[in-house]
Amino acid sequence: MHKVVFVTGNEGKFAEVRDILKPFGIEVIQDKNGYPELQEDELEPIAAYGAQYAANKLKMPAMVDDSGIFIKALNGFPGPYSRFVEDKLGNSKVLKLMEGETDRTAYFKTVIGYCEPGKEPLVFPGVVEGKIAYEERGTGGFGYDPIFEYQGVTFGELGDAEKNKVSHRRRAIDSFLEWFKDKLENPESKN
Ligand SMILES: O=c1nc[nH]c2c1ncn2[C@H]1C[C@H](O)[C@@H](COP(=O)(O)OP(=O)(O)OP(=O)(O)O)O1
Ligand SMILES: [Mg+2]
Repeated sequence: MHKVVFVTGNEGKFAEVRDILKPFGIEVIQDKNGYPELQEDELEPIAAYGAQYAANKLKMPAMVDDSGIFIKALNGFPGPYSRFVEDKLGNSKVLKLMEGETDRTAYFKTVIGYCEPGKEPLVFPGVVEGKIAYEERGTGGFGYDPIFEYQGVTFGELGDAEKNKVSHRRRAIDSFLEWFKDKLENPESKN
């Protein structure tokens, strides 16, 4: 059984990553001590910096997940500021910003950052495209899930297992796994 430390304070993210990696024989251990989150326009540098910081602090391989929802009619807002906007506005006020907007196109993106002590960080992005609903629907998931529609159903209406089959986070973890499995099979090869 391989173990990976996942630095996050978000229980929803932790549960999803744990469930996605379990069938691959990877046990995920949550570290809630956080990491400095850079203010950047993109998620990649935030995840890279966080993973490198955590790996060097913990002196073991570390994973982080930086995510956001990017709404086309709002020029990609809130994007990397999704946490702040969830805290300050919440889904109902985001829906207010979207009043009168007929283009509901949006995407969720996760960037998994992974780093080993003394090494360069790696980033693994995953995206799922969907639409901003006209009202909150469903009580599953967390965060923006009730307002994000994927093929007509919100992530809040999908069960956890169904969300984990198609989500941005699933796609990012799949990309991480492609690299990680190769590394397990060829332990001598560098990064
Ligand atoms: O699958 C998702 N479904 C719905 N909402 C989501 C999802 N994934 C992230 N989100 C929300 C949570 C937070 O408001 C923001 C990401 O902010 P982000 O800094 O990456 O996460 P966070 O502060 O909650 O946890 P932490 O930094 O400790 O990992 O987007
Ligand atoms: Mg955060």
